[in-house]
Amino acid sequence: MSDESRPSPAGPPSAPAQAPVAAVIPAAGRGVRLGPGAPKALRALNGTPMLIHAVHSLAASRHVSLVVVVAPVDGPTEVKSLLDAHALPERTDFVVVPGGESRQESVALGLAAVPPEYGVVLVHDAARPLVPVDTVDAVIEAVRDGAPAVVPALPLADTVKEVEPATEPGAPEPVVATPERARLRAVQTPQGFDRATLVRAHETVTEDVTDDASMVEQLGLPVVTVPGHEEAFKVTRPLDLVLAEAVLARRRLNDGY
Ligand SMILES: Nc1ccn([C@@H]2O[C@H](COP(=O)(O)OP(=O)(O)OP(=O)(O)O)[C@@H](O)[C@H]2O)c(=O)n1
Ligand SMILES: C[C@](O)(CO)[C@H](O)COP(=O)(O)O
Repeated sequence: MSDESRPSPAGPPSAPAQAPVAAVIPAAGRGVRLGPGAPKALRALNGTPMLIHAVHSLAASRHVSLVVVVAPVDGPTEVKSLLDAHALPERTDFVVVPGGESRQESVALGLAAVPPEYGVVLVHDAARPLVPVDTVDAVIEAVRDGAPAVVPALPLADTVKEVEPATEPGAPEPVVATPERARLRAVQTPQGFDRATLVRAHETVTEDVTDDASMVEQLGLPVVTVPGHEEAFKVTRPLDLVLAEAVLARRRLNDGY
């Protein structure tokens, strides 16, 4: 039996083994935690906008044939010009749509621009510009192998405390619990999904969440991890820019990237 004609089991939906892959890149955030300046995705890393690094990282996978960039609401024209100005793989199609008020809304708007033939959809933060292609491919492989939702994840270095959040910034916060660190993971992007599962998650979950996989969890469907990568970190605060430029400098030394 060919992979394509694999029977659909009674369990959660799964993408056909050779399903085409689209990537949605939400890039419509302001980057408030990074400090004043242009929208975060448009700020430069080593002279190139963060978004362009992120697009290159996803399009580096030979499996990704469509990239949908979700631009700042007033920025689609600028983003289209940026994509035109940079050499990108010819085997990949690029679409730009305007974003929304929240990450969740921006992802939903990007997902709506993915044609139905794409059975696998990746969602990748523009703010994680340096994710290695091996991580992208590991996520794709796990979805094509039948997982409805896949997240790259890393063990934590710090011990984590659950607290009663303070009402004023800087006030002491009572510690409520110390979850067992060995069972915790920090999750990254790209998160990968069987397309129908992701569409259903966005249609069903209305509460504000911080990642797409948690919406699938709310549907009661399984979410699995694959190993994440240190270089897939999220550029959130100013020090992250320093780290990102250092990673790029090391890559230039090692392989001329
Ligand atoms: N309305 C929004 C908010 C966020 N994002 C995107 O979601 C990703 C992860 O969000 P985050 O790192 O929190 O970015 P910002 O929202 O820009 O950061 P901040 O919270 O510091 O403003 C980023 O690529 C960001 O551009 C988006 O597309 N639309
Ligand atoms: C999706 C995410 O990158 C997974 O770690 C993260 O939840 C995004 O959070 P943010 O606060 O919107 O950056």
